Amino acid sequence: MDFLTVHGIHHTYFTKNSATTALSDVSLTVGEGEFVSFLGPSGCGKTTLLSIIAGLLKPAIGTVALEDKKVETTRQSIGYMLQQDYLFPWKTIEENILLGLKISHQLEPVKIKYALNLLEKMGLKGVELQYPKQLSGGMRQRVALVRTLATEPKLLMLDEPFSALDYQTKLKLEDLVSNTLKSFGKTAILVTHDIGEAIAMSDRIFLFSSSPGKLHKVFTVPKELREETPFNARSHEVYSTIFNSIWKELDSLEHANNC
Ligand SMILES: Nc1ncnc2c1ncn2[C@@H]1O[C@H](COP(=O)(O)OP(=O)(O)OP(=O)(O)O)[C@@H](O)[C@H]1O
Repeated sequence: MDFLTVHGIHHTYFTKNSATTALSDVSLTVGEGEFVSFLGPSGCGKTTLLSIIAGLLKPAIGTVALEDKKVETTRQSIGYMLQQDYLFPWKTIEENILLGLKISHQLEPVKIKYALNLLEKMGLKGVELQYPKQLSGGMRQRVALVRTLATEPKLLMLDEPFSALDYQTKLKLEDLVSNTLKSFGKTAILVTHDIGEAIAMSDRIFLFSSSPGKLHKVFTVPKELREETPFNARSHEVYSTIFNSIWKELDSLEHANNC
């Protein structure tokens, strides 16, 4: 059984004067514990597909199932990490990380302990009573990840979570997020524009073409790279081979769009 099944998705946005087909006949599956990336030119429908998988947007045609159940019934099993951390500035770090549990009426001692342990695992012990403005951008993103993981979601959606960070922080956070998700055996989907990031973090990469958004090609990241941390994967000898293959494919897609 596949963990996530996306079947025959077609979606068109209608505005007053126009209709834009964002996705056409997209089908894919993701296995339990797998880390996949959605990569492709701007406007190829990555965010639309993420919203559909999350059950936030109903597709015109097609179905999404998580563990064989339609996503409308499984929304609570999905966690998000976004480009912005969306921490509440007037709440302490502890209040922020416990917010998801509070909203879902799960504020039990064992779950609180789990969240505080996660904070420690992320190297953030001691910041519990501080406020978001007292932390750096990288620390805030780590807090956002703790808040997401605290509710123990089955599927994580990572929508360009590192794109607002400086390069060094981004590399460090890629390692931390990857190690944490692997250690918990979490299934994750990363949306990114960064080919290197997709290769370094993923088991498989779904490459989309645009106008309308279609699944163009699926790349399986070589085992040698998957066994490395994202940082070390970038300097592995096979890294440049897969990077060049994806780069060429992306370049041909952009060329086809411009002709
Ligand atoms: N709410 C909306 N109303 C109308 N058109 C939309 C809407 N949201 C997205 N679109 C259009 O649908 C297409 C796919 O958009 P989407 O944001 O899913 O792509 P994307 O691959 O995530 O883009 P980017 O990489 O730039 O974030 C684009 O042509 C976009 O202009």
